[in-house]
Amino acid sequence: MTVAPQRGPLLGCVADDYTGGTDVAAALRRAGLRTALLFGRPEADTPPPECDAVVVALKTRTAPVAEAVSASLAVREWLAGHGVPRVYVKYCSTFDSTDEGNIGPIVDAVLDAAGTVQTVVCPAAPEHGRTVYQGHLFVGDRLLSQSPMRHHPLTPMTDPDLVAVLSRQTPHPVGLLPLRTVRRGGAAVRAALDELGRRGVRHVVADATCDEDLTALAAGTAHLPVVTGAAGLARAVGHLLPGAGAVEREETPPLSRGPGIVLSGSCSAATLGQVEHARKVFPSYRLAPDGAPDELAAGVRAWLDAHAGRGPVMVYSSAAPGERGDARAGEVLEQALAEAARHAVGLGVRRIVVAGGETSGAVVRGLGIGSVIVTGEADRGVPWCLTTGEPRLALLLKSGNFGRDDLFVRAMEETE
Ligand SMILES: Nc1ncnc2c1ncn2[C@@H]1O[C@H](COP(=O)(O)OP(=O)(O)O)[C@@H](O)[C@H]1O
Ligand SMILES: O=C(O)[C@@H](O)C(=O)COP(=O)(O)O
Repeated sequence: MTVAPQRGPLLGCVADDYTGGTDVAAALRRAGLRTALLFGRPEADTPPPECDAVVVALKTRTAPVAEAVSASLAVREWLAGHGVPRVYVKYCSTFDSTDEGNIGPIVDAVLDAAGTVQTVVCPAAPEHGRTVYQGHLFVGDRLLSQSPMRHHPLTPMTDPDLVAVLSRQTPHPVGLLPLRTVRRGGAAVRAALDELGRRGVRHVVADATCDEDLTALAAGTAHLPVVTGAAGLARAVGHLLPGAGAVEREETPPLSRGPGIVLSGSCSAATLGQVEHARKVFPSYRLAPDGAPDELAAGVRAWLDAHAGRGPVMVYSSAAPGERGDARAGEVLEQALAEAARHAVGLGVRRIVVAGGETSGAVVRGLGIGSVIVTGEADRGVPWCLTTGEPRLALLLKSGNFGRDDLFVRAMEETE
């Protein structure tokens, strides 16, 4: 009898937040790859799960630069140590970052560690309305700087020019690969990258306004050991990998049933609509942005004791710009939502929807979840995940700006 040789993942992805991790894992799964999603950096000697692509979600988007770099490097080293040949650095499709980083410093460190000198930078995700043209990032028909992202509580994005934004985050040259070159296909992309490389350009911001552009970019960057972008380019890269298509033939396990909760700390425009919609349907509890940590935790526990475990419930701190607390409030609210999650699970809750990347990081860490199986998407970029440890939980980690208005209500119904 011949035994098929075990093949490790061909692509390793390091995502800078937890919803970014679920988004990119969903994209790779849609490319037909068996995809594993891990939260937090794995132990050096833990081998990757058997899969075609492995995603490691970190909470580095707003961490201090040195911490973000060292966590990302540890993942790169883990991937290289286990023979994973290519790395995809996943950041937000709205390029969430500040002048200090963390996109530039993370990408620079990963390039150095991989011993390579050039990469492509493309946050385009056309299915979510994120497109890049002349190096400028658009959200729908608005420049990034005119979109609600200009009011983000942690990473307000006020400059849509990605070459300029990234140039403030790296000491290395940043250049542009214009759409007219991308439209000439993979070979032209490759030739242009080589020419930019000869001129010392390390970070190549690439235009892309549709999936075909991302396909050309994936083809023209297939020689690069490190590629960076959001889920859009990741899917195109995934489609070109050997294993693509396998997942269509795989059965995914059923989701856990049982009582559900929505935990929302995202202040993004889409989430605010979803919270408003769900508030009319579920019993809901609002966390005050100026509450003291102990009082917030005690208040939410008492409310959950009275309401959780029967029908779906929601706990939220999401608020429009004028109604929010300061940056310190964000940290406190994340912890209050993590405490709500722990308490709810103790009360028997088994289905958890979390809105917001930072918030998801706090909740997943609070619950001590290390890895999940990625299953079908409730909305584009928002897959249901099943925890691998006990108790088995169905988790839906939602990126702030993703999902239709009724997502929370539908998500609670879907697994009832
Ligand atoms: N009412 C509020 N006042 C101030 N900060 C808040 C409030 N509600 C949530 N936050 C914080 O804002 C941040 C939102 O980030 P995140 O969870 O990534 O979602 P999104 O990026 O979609 O807004 C979190 O740190 C969260 O705790
Ligand atoms: O790329 C994207 O837009 C998402 O995957 C993402 O990272 C969103 O982050 P949050 O809005 O903080 O959830």
